[in-house]
Amino acid sequence: MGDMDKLSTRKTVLDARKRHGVPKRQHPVFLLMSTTMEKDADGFYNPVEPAPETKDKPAEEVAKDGETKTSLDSDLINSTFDVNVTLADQQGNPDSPLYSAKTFEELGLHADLLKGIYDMGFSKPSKIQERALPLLLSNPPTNMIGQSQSGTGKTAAFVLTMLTRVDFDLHKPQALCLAPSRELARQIMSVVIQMGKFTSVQTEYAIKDNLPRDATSVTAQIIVGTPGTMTDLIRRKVIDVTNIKVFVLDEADNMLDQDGLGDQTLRVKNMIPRGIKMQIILFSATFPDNVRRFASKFATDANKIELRRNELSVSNIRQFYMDCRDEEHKYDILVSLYSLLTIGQSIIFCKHRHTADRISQKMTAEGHKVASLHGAKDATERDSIIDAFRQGKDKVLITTNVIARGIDILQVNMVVNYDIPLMNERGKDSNEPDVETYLHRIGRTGRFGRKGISINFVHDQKTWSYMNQIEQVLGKEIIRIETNDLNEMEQKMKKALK
Ligand SMILES: Nc1ncnc2c1ncn2[C@@H]1O[C@H](COP(=O)(O)OP(=O)(O)OP(=O)(O)O)[C@@H](O)[C@H]1O
Repeated sequence: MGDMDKLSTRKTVLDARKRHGVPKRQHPVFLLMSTTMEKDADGFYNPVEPAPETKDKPAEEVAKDGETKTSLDSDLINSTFDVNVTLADQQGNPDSPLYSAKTFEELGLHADLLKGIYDMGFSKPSKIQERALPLLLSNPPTNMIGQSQSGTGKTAAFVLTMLTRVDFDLHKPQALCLAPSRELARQIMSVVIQMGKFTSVQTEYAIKDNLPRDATSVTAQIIVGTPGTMTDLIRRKVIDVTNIKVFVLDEADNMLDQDGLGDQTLRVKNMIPRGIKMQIILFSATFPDNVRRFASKFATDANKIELRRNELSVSNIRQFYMDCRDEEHKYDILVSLYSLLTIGQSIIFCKHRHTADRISQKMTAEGHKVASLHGAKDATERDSIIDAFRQGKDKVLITTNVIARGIDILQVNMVVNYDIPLMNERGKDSNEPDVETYLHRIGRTGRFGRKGISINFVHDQKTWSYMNQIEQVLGKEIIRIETNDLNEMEQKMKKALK
């Protein structure tokens, strides 16, 4: 497709979007749980009697993110380019998802947890924290399905709930938290440890190769892990689940996806005795409609905090695309971007593990310093790669969807979609772009209001149309950057990061 054709297709799409607008999401319907339960085909326990009452609570909605800009100096960046990392102070802007009218004190948290929060440098809750925490901490405990944009502080909301609910004098597992990758489980654990620093909480991992093989029983109160290993440890009675009070799914839409981790997650839930009253907490930046239905069955009678479709992406992430000639040209462009990729830190997302390895080997051979991470590497190697990247020892990480979700590294100011994510890569029977994965990928930058940029590589009509579909769904313009004008490219990017 020629450039002019593309431009006109693009204009038509933009005009169409403007004409039709973006549909609003319907308010959810809530069912009260009955006491007599029966297992259904999906593996859920449902009321045998018709639900006694249907209530229609309006969904809480998190307002659109704002545009307030505050630049702070940062020593994270050591660059030949004149670009600052801009740390957000959007917490004063009522339109921002980081804004809150309340203080942490008003949210009813224990003094030891307040100390932990302030020790982490948080001064005010974000919007999701302000809204979710009073609901999460109220008694009797109520389930929660919570949605808020990437990088807006969902982790603190569920970690504080786990730390509030567990009894530190009881040396038994009381809170289970599941995440889709070992990298994310390790990150969540570091938040539990930091926030619980002034408590006597004990923690344990349920991730591959982390427990001694002969471990008999875990005495820690909070267990964080991935569903396969969690299932294994519960089955082997290493983890006793008879005292569980809180069950958290981070990246819940992914954890409940029936073409993905859904079965394993459900298995964990069904291993917890039914008589036990536990609070189920589901958080994610995305909840596609088909998963939402499943989520409401998984976490019955939940309080819900939802976003509208046009609120899903944060505007501090500027989205670009580059029109490459073919696959080989994509590689050349990536290499030509290297100096920009290392202004801060960057994550390059590819479709296949072998592409990630191939690019990283080729770039390394050409004298660039890059690392690659994917699920085929063993546990120890994965840990050391992500740790080195977190510490800033590596500045460019080439990877797959394995770290598309949740990973929080503040210095990442650029994300490249070397390949646009597609639904069929997630086991779906569909040749459509995967908008959820796209949102999570670009959300690895622009954390908590910082500036970030994402660049999509398109190289043929198909990839071009995938990108257009994503643009339409999200209602945010993806801006073209010339591939043959390095100067313009630099200017545009530097401007976006300022
Ligand atoms: N109240 C706060 N004040 C300052 N920083 C905060 C606050 N809450 C969270 N943060 C920081 O914001 C960053 C993003 O938070 P977090 O990782 O919980 O986002 P998230 O909403 O879970 O994102 P994702 O959807 O990508 O998983 C973290 O570095 C975290 O320490």
